[in-house]
Amino acid sequence: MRIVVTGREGQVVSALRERGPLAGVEIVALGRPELDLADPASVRRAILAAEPDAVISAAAYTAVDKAESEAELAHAVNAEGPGALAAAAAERGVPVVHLSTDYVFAGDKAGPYTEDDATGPVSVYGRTKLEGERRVAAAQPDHAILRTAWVYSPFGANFLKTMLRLAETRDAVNVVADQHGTPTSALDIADAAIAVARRLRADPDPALRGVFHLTGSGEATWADFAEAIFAERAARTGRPVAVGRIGTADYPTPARRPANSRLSGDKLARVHGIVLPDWRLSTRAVLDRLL
Ligand SMILES: NC(=O)C1=CN([C@@H]2O[C@H](COP(=O)(O)OP(=O)(O)OC[C@H]3O[C@@H](n4cnc5c(N)ncnc54)[C@H](OP(=O)(O)O)[C@@H]3O)[C@@H](O)[C@H]2O)C=CC1
Ligand SMILES: Cc1cn([C@H]2C[C@H](O)[C@@H](COP(=O)(O)OP(=O)(O)O[C@H]3O[C@@H](C)C(=O)[C@@H](O)[C@H]3O)O2)c(=O)[nH]c1=O
Ligand SMILES: [Mg+2]
Repeated sequence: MRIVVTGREGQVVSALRERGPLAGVEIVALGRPELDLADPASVRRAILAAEPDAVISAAAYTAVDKAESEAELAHAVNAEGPGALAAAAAERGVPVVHLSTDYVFAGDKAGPYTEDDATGPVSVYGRTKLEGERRVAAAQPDHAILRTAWVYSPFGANFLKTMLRLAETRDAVNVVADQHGTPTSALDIADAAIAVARRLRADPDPALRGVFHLTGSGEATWADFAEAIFAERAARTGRPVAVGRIGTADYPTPARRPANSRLSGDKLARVHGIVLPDWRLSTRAVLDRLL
């Protein structure tokens, strides 16, 4: 099976390039300039030329704070581009697995969000990703939208790598302790996305389609995540770094972020039989590679 993935150097596309061959699938990564999500004609052209059996839509405008002042570009890349991608997949008759985010939610719910909960993004990034979900679903019924969160990996830019960089020059870092969610390894996402793409390709059952939540098991705050990273680092280097647990109000950013980003994985477990490892285990696996 030949899976076309959007993007070249992003975390999830990089993880797919690594994990695809291990799962016996060919991964073809398509990015700029041939496939530019901000240029819908290039999207259709590139997808049809690549002759995929399935498409994984992994590329996005992911700079959450910058999106607040680049709403037009974020909308083109996160909403219009995926819509054009899904239309091209429909034209070719192949399924789309589209990655989305916890930031489609407002974050004011008490427990984990389910797929039936009302969305209510509080940032430009979240709004454009939600519109992307809608456009993918409208253009290609043969789809799975996988909402993930707090992605980290050995690849690209992410919070874990930022913490390792800060640890080189500091013995303490302040991190917000009142945003709750679950860190998710891009390598785990890649395995799950391949499994879902295979399943959609093989089985037309409508119950396999729609929106699914896909995060690591367990939960954390960003401060918990930082503490786990620094503990693993200290175990390997003997050099501790302290986390100052601060509130969101003490870390002002252009974009608002949900206070509760926890996503229930029950539907994905029930329908697709997929449960990701505990975030602490996958964090350790990524740090084993980086340190
Ligand atoms: N990062 C996170 O914490 C989270 C991410 N997600 C979602 O998961 C998916 C994967 O994210 P992740 O791998 O972390 O993203 P990254 O930020 O690591 O990578 C973004 C990718 O998008 C590509 N891209 C950006 N703009 C365009 C464009 N105009 N045309 C074509 N490609 C473009 C980049 O291309 P290039 O390789 O050329 O730079 C890159 O490959 C995204 O849909 C994201 O919204 C969901 C929750 C959390
Ligand atoms: C670097 C840093 C961040 N923070 C805070 C800011 C923020 O609330 C939180 C995480 O910061 P980041 O900028 O890494 O996270 P952010 O860019 O908001 O990450 C999000 O990216 C998009 C693409 C998603 O889809 C989300 O699921 C989520 O992963 O930690 C600190 O408190 N101290 C620090 O030193
Ligand atoms: Mg960021």
